[in-house]
Amino acid sequence: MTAAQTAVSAATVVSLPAAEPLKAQRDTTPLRLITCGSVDDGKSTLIGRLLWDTKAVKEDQAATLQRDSTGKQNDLGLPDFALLLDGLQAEREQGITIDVAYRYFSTDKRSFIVADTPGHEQYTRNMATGASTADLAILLVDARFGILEQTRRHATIASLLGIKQFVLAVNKIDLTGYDRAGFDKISHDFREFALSLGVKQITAIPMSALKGENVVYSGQAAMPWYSGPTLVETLELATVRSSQTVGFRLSVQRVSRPGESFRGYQGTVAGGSVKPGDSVMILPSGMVANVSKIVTFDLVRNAAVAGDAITLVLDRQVDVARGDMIVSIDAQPQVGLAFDAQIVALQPEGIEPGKRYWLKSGSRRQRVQVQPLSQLELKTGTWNAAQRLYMNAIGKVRLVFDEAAIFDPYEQNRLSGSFILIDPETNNTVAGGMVTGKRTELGGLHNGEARVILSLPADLAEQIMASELFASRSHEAEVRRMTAAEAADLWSSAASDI
Ligand SMILES: Nc1nc2c(ncn2[C@@H]2O[C@H](COP(=O)(O)OP(=O)(O)OP(=O)(O)O)[C@@H](O)[C@H]2O)c(=O)[nH]1
Repeated sequence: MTAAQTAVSAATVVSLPAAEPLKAQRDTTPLRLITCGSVDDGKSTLIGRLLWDTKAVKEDQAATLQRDSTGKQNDLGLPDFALLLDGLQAEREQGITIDVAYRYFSTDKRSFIVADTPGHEQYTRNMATGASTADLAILLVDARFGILEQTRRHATIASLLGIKQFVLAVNKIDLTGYDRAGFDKISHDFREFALSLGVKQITAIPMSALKGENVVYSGQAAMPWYSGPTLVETLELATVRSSQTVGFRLSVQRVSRPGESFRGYQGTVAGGSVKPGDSVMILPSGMVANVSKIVTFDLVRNAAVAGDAITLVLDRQVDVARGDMIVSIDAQPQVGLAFDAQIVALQPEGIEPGKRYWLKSGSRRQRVQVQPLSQLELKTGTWNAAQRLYMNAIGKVRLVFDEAAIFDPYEQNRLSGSFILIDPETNNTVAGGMVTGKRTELGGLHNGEARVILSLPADLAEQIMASELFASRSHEAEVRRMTAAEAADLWSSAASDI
């Protein structure tokens, strides 16, 4: 399970249709999408339409939909597709989408996972949760109103989170009489803005989610002037962003000591891969050891890759505590007392300069002082000097720690490069952020903490990346499946080995 999946507590899932044999050309890596837009732009209707037209809706759900829609049909007599997504009771009661929910659907060519994220400003946080694993963002706008400030905010956050492919869904085009000039203006405005963010892959599609035009089926009959792809055709051609990362990372969640002599370090691999015999370093202490075993619940493995929950056994006694990070020696994260980052402020009180917050990244939690440097002006795309960041502001900040902190730049590793800030007085999550990778101060490390930090030349990093890719191909990771009794035997022999 990925961090994003764990973070989303109230995920509601619509089941996949019955498995069909994979077609030869089918891409088996699911494409992860987020949808964002303002209230009532039609996100729920669009996702409902996608599920309906790709036949991801089971018969019983379809019958329920028909029944629930009775009496509240729209003018067209179509079922209310948004009802398909009302997995959460609160959503029904309040009539708004309040949490992130994941849906699954597929076509002959590919499968998709879509995070249904809310449009309200105060839910930017959920938007960020959904975006962090996404390959592509669908930004919805109402054809009657065009690009709003919130469209710009969502597009900016999505681009900060590393999403490089955008679909601008110009929805409710039926309500403008399929006005081509209106569509052209909205897509021109958006393209200019997205280019200023550095996003080059932008597909603008005029659509009616309600009537199913240009979603899965063509809208040619109503819009003969549009000859571009439908939404689903665009999604089928999009690229999945690589989750391969340079360097093994395990953020220690628990130290397991079932007996006097056995110690295992448990956590989920947050990057790279590891195998027995590998040399690893424990951070922040800088101690070095070799991996002797990788154990999971009922398996002993000869390798583990990002996403695997494992217990790592080392070949010698070293001091490892919860929150420490075990990393590969040849591709280490950055360790330092000050980092540059970009954050999104999530609470009305904003971010106060000089105030001390808790910073949580992986299982590590430490005190930090946040110095706001600048804030993004959404209308112009410029960064203006700022001393304080208010709710929903996107800002550049400097993080200053009392004790050494450990990060990868977000663009190299989304897990070890991201964090949240917690107000120690209220326990509220006040910001989500990404480390931009510049360690701003090398000095200031306490005596004895100074160590050489490897920063890899690009060609070496590429070589390591290539070997990681190779090693993480699943068919090469030989996995021995065992019975519980065998596992217990092995566990006790592992314990007696050290
Ligand atoms: N005419 C027309 N109406 C649409 C279209 N798409 C959605 N609607 C209507 O717009 C209203 C809002 O749609 P929703 O799908 O609930 O909007 P949402 O963006 O999910 O709204 P929240 O969940 O509150 O954020 C509903 O009444 C839909 O029937 C469309 O393409 N054309």
